[in-house]
Amino acid sequence: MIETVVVTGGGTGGHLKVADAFIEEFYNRGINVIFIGSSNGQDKAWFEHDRRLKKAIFLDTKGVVNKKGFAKFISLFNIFSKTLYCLSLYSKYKIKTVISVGGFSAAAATFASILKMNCKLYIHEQNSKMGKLNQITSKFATEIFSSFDENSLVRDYPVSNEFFNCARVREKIKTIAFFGGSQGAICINDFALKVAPKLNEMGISIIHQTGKSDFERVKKEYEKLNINADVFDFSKEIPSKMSKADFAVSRAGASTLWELCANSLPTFFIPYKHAAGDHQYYNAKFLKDKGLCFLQREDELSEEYFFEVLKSDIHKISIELISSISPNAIALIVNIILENNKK
Ligand SMILES: CC(=O)N[C@H]1[C@@H](OP(=O)(O)OP(=O)(O)OC[C@H]2O[C@@H](n3ccc(=O)[nH]c3=O)[C@H](O)[C@@H]2O)O[C@H](CO)[C@@H](O)[C@@H]1O
Repeated sequence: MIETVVVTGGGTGGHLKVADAFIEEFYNRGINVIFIGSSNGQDKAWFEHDRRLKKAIFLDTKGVVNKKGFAKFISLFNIFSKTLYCLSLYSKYKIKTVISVGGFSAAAATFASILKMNCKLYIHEQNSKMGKLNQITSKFATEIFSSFDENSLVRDYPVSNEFFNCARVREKIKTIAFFGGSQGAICINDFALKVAPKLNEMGISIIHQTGKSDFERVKKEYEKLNINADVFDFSKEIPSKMSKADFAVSRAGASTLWELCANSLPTFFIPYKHAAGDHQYYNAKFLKDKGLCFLQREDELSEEYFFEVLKSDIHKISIELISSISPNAIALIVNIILENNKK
């Protein structure tokens, strides 16, 4: 029987959402969880005061991928020393199971799981292209779970039940929601403001998540346009915002993408072009190849194409999205982990 497991990773909402799903599932099964993240990024905001956790540890770690020369050396040395710290923690709490959801926050805790005897590493890779850390550490993993990988034992993405519970089949576009991912997207904000007057003329209402940094500007622009849109920077009520919409325009971060599928909400994706390995484009392309979404790159973005898309058969796509994802992925993944650990 597992006593305490470690869940590690974070940096952005996409990773943290999956970490949260693991924490919830282990907590509900009476298994203790230690979360190891970074003091840089959004990890603290999500889990610092989380009462489901036995312990939440935030290490002062930063990404190494875009660093050069001495800065890279310092970052690597820092990860090395934090790895030693994690090793001592694993001995203290007799850790035999580490689950990594990726991102730079996961580096030290993941390396420690590889170095420790009798410790199993499990990876949840959210994206269609593997992140740098997972490329290195996946060779040592007992199991890798990914919705984009046909070899994964569980193909469904861990989406909260709320998105399934408020799903509905869309018929006609009366409301459009714009989603920029956990941090918002200026490109999507600007595009929304460009198309808003015509949507308004067409009698289509607007829901718009802007991200913190661009909220004031976008809100003022809607006021200038005299459009009464539901504008917010970040909300805990994304399921209800999605369920009110009949169509979405969104970045293609993995969590958001599968939440939109779970909600049966037809979407026009505009991927973040600087995502590692262009993974957001390939996340959306995975659905596009099945005829389940619309996709245009940021640099090719055209209002003309967007308004053409709005004339499509969204009813058909919405129905087909129902079978694109099933609930309970996290329970299945945790079952596999627990079964494995009996061996
Ligand atoms: C810029 C960047 O590198 N983004 C990456 C990041 O995306 P990002 O952090 O944007 O993550 P996702 O789009 O995958 O998920 C965002 C999560 O935040 C939630 N949410 C969002 C807005 C809001 O107001 N309230 C709210 O709760 C969403 O419902 C979702 O669960 O991690 C994803 C998963 O690894 C990657 O696919 C993305 O490429």
